[in-house]
This record gives sequence, C-alpha cells and structure tokens, in this order.
Amino acid sequence: MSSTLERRAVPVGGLLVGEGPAVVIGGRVSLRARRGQAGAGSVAIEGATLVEPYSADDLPAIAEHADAVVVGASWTRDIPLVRAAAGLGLPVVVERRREASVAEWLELADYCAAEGDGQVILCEGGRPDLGLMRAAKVASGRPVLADVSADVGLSAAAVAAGADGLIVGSPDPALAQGTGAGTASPGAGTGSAGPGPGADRLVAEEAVVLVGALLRDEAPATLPECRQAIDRLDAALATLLERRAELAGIVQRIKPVGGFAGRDLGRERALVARMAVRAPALGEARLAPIMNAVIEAGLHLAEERAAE
Ligand SMILES: C=C(O[C@@H]1C=C(C(=O)O)C=C[C@H]1O)C(=O)O
Repeated sequence: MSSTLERRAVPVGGLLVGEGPAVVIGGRVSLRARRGQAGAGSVAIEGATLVEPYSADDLPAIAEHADAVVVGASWTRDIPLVRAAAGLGLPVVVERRREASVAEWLELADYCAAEGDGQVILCEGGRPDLGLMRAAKVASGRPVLADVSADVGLSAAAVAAGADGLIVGSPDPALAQGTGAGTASPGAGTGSAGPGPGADRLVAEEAVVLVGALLRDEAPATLPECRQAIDRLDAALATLLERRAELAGIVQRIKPVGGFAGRDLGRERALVARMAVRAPALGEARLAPIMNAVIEAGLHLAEERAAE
C-alpha cells in the first residue's frame, strides 16, 4: 500500500490532482455509457483525460491514449475488469458505487492501488454525496474528484467540501452512474453564462478559483505556482471588491447625505479594527490605508453614478 505522502497527489496528464489548486477536468469518455456499441479502437479517445472501459478489449487503447482509467460506479464488482484496468499502469479513478459505504469504496481503492502502481483517485458522481466524499478524503488521504456533470451548480459546494477536482461534461452522467438522474440543471445561482458544456466549465472554473482561494490550503513551492496562487486570490479579491463597491453605493443612496460629504470616519475606523482581527499580520496600521483606498474608490464610483 502506498504511503500517505505518495497518496496525496496523483498526476493525471498535465494536472496534479490533490495538491495545489483544485482542477477542472473535461474530456471524460465512458465507453460503457455508449454500451460498447463501438469498441475503443473505433471511438476517438485521443485527448480524453479519463476513460472508462466497456470491456477488457478497450484497455490497450486506453493505456495508449488516456491519462487515467476510470473504474466506473456500475461495475465495481466486476473484479476481473477492475483488476485489469488497475494494472494498466495509468492512474486509476475509482468511482463510488451508488450504494457503497465509505469503507467499501476505500477498500476498492486500496485494491486498485495494490494491483497498480498506487496512483488512485476517488471519484464521487451521479448526484454526488459531498459529505461522503469528504469523509473518504479524510479517512484515506487520497485525492477526490466530484463529477458535477449532472448538476454543475454543485461546483462551489464540492470545492468547499474538499474536492481536489471537478469533472464536468461527462457524456451522460445518468447513464454512466445508473442513477436515472438525467436532467442537468445549468448552474442555477452560479452566474452561468447559459446551458452547454462551455458554460458548465466556466461555472466549475469559477468555483475552483473563488472558493479555492478562500478555503483551500496551499503551499506553493515554485515562483510560477506562487504567482498562480496569487492570481487566484486576486480574482477572489476583485470579485469581493466589486460586490463591496455595489453595496457601498446602495448605502450612499440611502443615507441622508451620501458620497464624500457624508463620510463617516468612525465607521471606517471600526471596520478596519474588525478586519485586523482576521488579518493580524497586516494589522490596523497596514489595513487602514488599504481600506481608505477601497472606500474612496467606492465613493468616487457612487458620485460618478449619481451624476449620470
Ligand atoms: C458606506 C458608507 O459610507 C461611507 C463609506 C464606507 C465604506 O465604504 O465602508 C464607510 C463609511 C462611510 O464613510 C457608510 O456610511 O456605511
């Protein structure tokens, strides 16, 4: 069995799943969902990141073209196929069978790790149970993926629950998972640009950046990794600053005297003091000029809009 350290991060193609930012994976192909109408030889799987076989006949093409092999939820008890898939030498993505407990899921993951080279990722799909996903991650130390293809609106919740990656655009999540949960809801409440795989991917990427920036522990070691982590934080900051400016603008319209004329320095000092509790390293002295600039930008915007 692989050590906890080896388990924690699994490279899949150009992505590292389990450390650093959560990743978004499209390009998942289920030859099983296509019910084997075409064998892997005649199905284009080049460029696909994760591929689920229909039968052992698909495995050579998967080994050649895919970045990882999927042990699908609907056939986790087909031990000969599980064993052959795990032995391909690719990272193995182990989906949870719908009725399986965390213990059963992790047992299968350990089996796959032992049959292969230890590179195993857990995957929770269908209507993902994020509590179970989180429990499995904590108990095993293995990376976890949430397949949010059936409801991309779960992306933010999945990242918050510890998903190391989101799968979007699985060909037919209901069929692949055998859940009968077929209707995809296109990102309700997530600011999705509209239905469709491109829009779903954007929703997932937003969740990875914004929720990841707030909640995901990161310890980047290289300059590019550090800069990418800062870029994610800045994206979250920009989103928050824009929201803050909108709220401050509403206040200006509500107050008897708005804009710079109605400035309330006592309120500003108090909010800086409260922020310093959450940002003790920066402290009040460093936060004060930052917040002064933020507040003034909001007041400028509000006055500009009032003058229009
Ligand atoms: C928003 C207000 O108006 C001004 C802007 C503030 C801000 O952006 O936080 C705080 C105090 C005021 O100077 C307010 O009075 O709450």
